[in-house]
Formats: sequence, C-alpha cells, structure tokens
Amino acid sequence: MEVIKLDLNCIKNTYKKRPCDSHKGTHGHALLIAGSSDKMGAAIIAAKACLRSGVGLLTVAFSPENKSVLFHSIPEAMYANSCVMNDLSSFNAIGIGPGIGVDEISLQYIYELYENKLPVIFDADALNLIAKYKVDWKNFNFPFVLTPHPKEFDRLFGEHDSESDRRITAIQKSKELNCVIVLKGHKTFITNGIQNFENTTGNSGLAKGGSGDALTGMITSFLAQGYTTLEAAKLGVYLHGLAADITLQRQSEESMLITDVIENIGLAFKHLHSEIQ
Ligand SMILES: NC(=O)C1=CN([C@@H]2O[C@H](COP(=O)(O)OP(=O)(O)OC[C@H]3O[C@@H](n4cnc5c(N)ncnc54)[C@H](O)[C@@H]3O)[C@@H](O)[C@H]2O)[C@@H](O)CC1
Ligand SMILES: Nc1ncnc2c1ncn2[C@@H]1O[C@H](COP(=O)(O)OP(=O)(O)O)[C@@H](O)[C@H]1O
Ligand SMILES: [Mg+2]
Repeated sequence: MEVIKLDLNCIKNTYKKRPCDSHKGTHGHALLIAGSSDKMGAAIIAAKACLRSGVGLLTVAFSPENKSVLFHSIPEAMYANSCVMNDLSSFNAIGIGPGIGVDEISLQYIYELYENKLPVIFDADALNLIAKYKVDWKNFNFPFVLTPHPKEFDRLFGEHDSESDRRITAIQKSKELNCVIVLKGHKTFITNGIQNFENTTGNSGLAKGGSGDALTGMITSFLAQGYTTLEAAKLGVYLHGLAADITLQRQSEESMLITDVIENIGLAFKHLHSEIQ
C-alpha cells in the first residue's frame, strides 16, 4: 500500500490563494447540521472552525430552543430550522453530525439528503445514525467524505483488530462507495481508494472532546469554497493539526483547548502563505 506523507509540500499544491477582489459569494455558503440541547458545544466548535477556514457564509441548523446560544457565541453565523432541508439551492456544501444524537428526528436529516447533489461531510452521530439504522449507501448520489474515529469506523464497517486492518478496509470502502474516508487518529489516514495519505501534523493536545467537531467545520468550509472532497479532506486535516502544533507555543498538550486551536487556524494559514510566496 503506497501512502503519501501529507506534509507542507503536498498541501502547497492543493491550496488555492484567495483572490484579492473576491466577495462573500465567491467563497461559498456552508450548511452545518450540528448540536442538540445537551451538545450545543459541538455546533459552536464546528461553526467557529468553519468560519475561521475561509467560508463566505455559514448557516447552522438545529433545534430552535438553542438559537440564542449560537447568536451569542458566533454572531457571524446564521440560523436555520429543519425546514432548511426543503430547499438547499442556496448552499454549496453540507456538514452533518457533530452532537446531533442518534434518534429518529436526526435520522430525517440523512433521509432528506438523498435527492441532494451538494458535497457532504458525515461525522460523529451522522456516522452513528448510518450504522444504527443501516442506511443504504446507494442513496448517496453526491460527493461525500466520511470522518470516523476508530470506534465510529468499526460501527460502520465491522470490528477491526488493528489500525492497519482499518486502513485496508478504508481503501476498499472508499473505492466501493466512491467517497473519501478520513480515518482519524494520531496519524490520520485519508483515502479515496486510489491515493492514500498519512498526516504529519497534530499532537496529543487534540485528544480531547470537540477536536473532531472542529475538523468537520474546517472540511465543510473547504468543500463550500469549491475544493474537491479529497482536497478539502487533505487541507482540513493538515491545517487542523498544524493549528494544534502552533498552539503548543503558548499551551501544553494538557492545557490546550480546541478553542485555542481554532484561534490559531489563522496562524496555520499564515504559515502556508509564507511558504507559497
Ligand atoms: N462539546 C460537545 O458538545 C461535544 C460533543 N461531542 C459529540 O458527542 C457525540 C459522541 O461522540 P464521541 O466520539 O465522544 O463518542 P463515541 O462513543 O462515538 O466514541 C468515543 C470513544 O471512541 C474511542 N476512540 C476515539 N478515538 C480513538 C482513537 N484514535 N483510537 C482508539 N479509540 C478511539 C474511545 O474509546 C472513546 O472513548 C458526537 O456527536 C460528538 O460530535 C464530542 O465531540 C465531545 C464534545
Ligand atoms: N494523539 C493525537 N495526535 C494527533 N491528533 C490527534 C490525537 N488525538 C486525537 N487527534 C485528532 O483529534 C480529532 C479527534 O476527533 P474525534 O475523536 O472525532 O473528537 P470529538 O468527537 O470529541 O470532537 C481527530 O482529528 C484526531 O486525528
Ligand atoms: Mg467526533
């Protein structure tokens, strides 16, 4: 199995510089379906990371009783209720899963994606819903990315004894389902069934609740900006890890919060810019 190192050189060829005469419409409108009454943090984290990664507009969909939490935490984001699924024409990409829970109300969101043509990233409870209700992959006729951690991966594709076995299954499944799989961990593995990448950034400061929710926001942002599923996954994973490595300048692995990492996404971009010029 050939595995390409996901390093600065690799990312330099993926990243597209932001045109100086762009406007918010140029950079896409992302829809994040995330959060629930006891997991609003997941939505806020994903939304902040999405906005910090360059998207033009962001709408977050969840239950209406938590609307004010979003406006207080991130005034830049817009809110939508579940009716948003009736007309997705104003969006460029969808991220679904962090903190949504695995009940039948959340499952409706997955069903409502069937007719959609936009690229979608499925994470966390969206993956758990697909596994729990045995959702048929044949209904996914749009480009998509799956971002499981090892436990979610096994819920989807069966128990595995080792990380190397999971990587073999990830390659097979991404080919079969025509999608990109991001198998998260210390050295996150990305595959589209043809090319495989292993990330070189990130540290154990990310081994905390919410880190994956931020990654979902970042990949959603890159998809909305027009990057392909493979490009968006590579950029998101690399910059998420790089922002965490930059965070070590002021925090330790123990003290680091995902909020600190999100604040350093800007420095991660700046590092990339300085290497490109
Ligand atoms: N502030 C919030 O609102 C938060 C909400 N979250 C949401 O909570 C829901 C449950 O997600 P969880 O992932 O916590 O629960 P899960 O039960 O899906 O998975 C957690 C377990 O997975 C295993 N695991 C994870 N990464 C692993 C690795 N690299 N190697 C080996 N084992 C590994 C560990 O046993 C870990 O305890 C999701 O919807 C998630 O988005 C979490 O992200 C935590 C923060
Ligand atoms: N030891 C580590 N080294 C590098 N990256 C890590 C490490 N532990 C976790 N991560 C990263 O943090 C994120 C954790 O995602 P996830 O388990 O979904 O978290 P959550 O659901 O709590 O938000 C992944 O991107 C993973 O690669
Ligand atoms: Mg997660």
